[in-house]
Amino acid sequence: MVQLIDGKTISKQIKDELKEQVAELSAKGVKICLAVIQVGNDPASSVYVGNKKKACAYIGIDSLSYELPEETTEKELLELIDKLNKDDAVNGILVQLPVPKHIDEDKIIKAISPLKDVDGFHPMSVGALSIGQPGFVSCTPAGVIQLLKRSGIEIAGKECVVIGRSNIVGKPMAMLLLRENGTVTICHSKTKDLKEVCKRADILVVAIGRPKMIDASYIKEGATVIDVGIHRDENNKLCGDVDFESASKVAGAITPVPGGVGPMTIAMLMHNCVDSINIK
Ligand SMILES: Nc1nc(=O)c2c([nH]1)NC[C@@H]1CN(c3ccc(C(=O)N[C@@H](CCC(=O)O)C(=O)O)cc3)C=[N+]21
Repeated sequence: MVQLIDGKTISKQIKDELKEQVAELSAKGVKICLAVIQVGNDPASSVYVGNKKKACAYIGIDSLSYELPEETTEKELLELIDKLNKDDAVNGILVQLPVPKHIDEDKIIKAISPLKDVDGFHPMSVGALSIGQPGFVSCTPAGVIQLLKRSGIEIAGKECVVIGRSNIVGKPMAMLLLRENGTVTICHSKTKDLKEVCKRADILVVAIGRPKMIDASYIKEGATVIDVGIHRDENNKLCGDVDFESASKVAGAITPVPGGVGPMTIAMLMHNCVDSINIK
């Protein structure tokens, strides 16, 4: 039988651990505050931002919420970030992505102080990760590592294949698996024989952004399959980049969507907020 990797339960565990840590800090007079900025009102973004604020409330982290109109200029957003960078009461700053097209996303990411970059998207955070120095780690890949560790799946020495090379998932994912001593291959749209490469994997992390693309034919018997994708299918049901029905027939362990990687992203954001008091 395939092992279901339960992100909902594991994320709850992590949030409960953090809640205890926050209570201890609070008893010492240390408060943690996350500023969440959303520009425009994309409904999916509103759901995610709402979930982040709920997680803060559960753990005991203060959250400041900035809901800015779609027409907000890049300059105005940069000014708000600058103000929050300088505000000693704010530990973490998150600008929900995507931002409207008239705002340069890279500029925004760079404007957030690396000391408050709880998303781990700043070039300084990404660089620190790749050379093994302390810094914030991108939440989704960090969540995948926690899923593996807390499900008893060993990484060291394993063939790890990551499909997707985005700056916020694929690349940091590969760096983290490498840090855990996995043997790492990154695949992308130009990869030849994708299927053959995937079939070598003991651990296959799928972050392509295409609904149900990876079926059993890409998976080695007994492999661990982690699905980072999130989409709505033709029946408006949530699904991932992996065809779960098919893949779960050959995989040894697999994450569902929903209830897999998604909740872990939020748990690791909370982890980064708590960690922010150590990053200087
Ligand atoms: N600055 C920034 N940081 C982010 O971390 C960030 C972002 N922008 N923009 C959008 C993506 C997406 N993302 C998710 C978070 C939680 C779930 C999640 O909780 N998913 C649930 C289902 C939620 C639902 O019902 O739709 C699950 O998979 O079980 C999914 C996706 C964070 N992102």
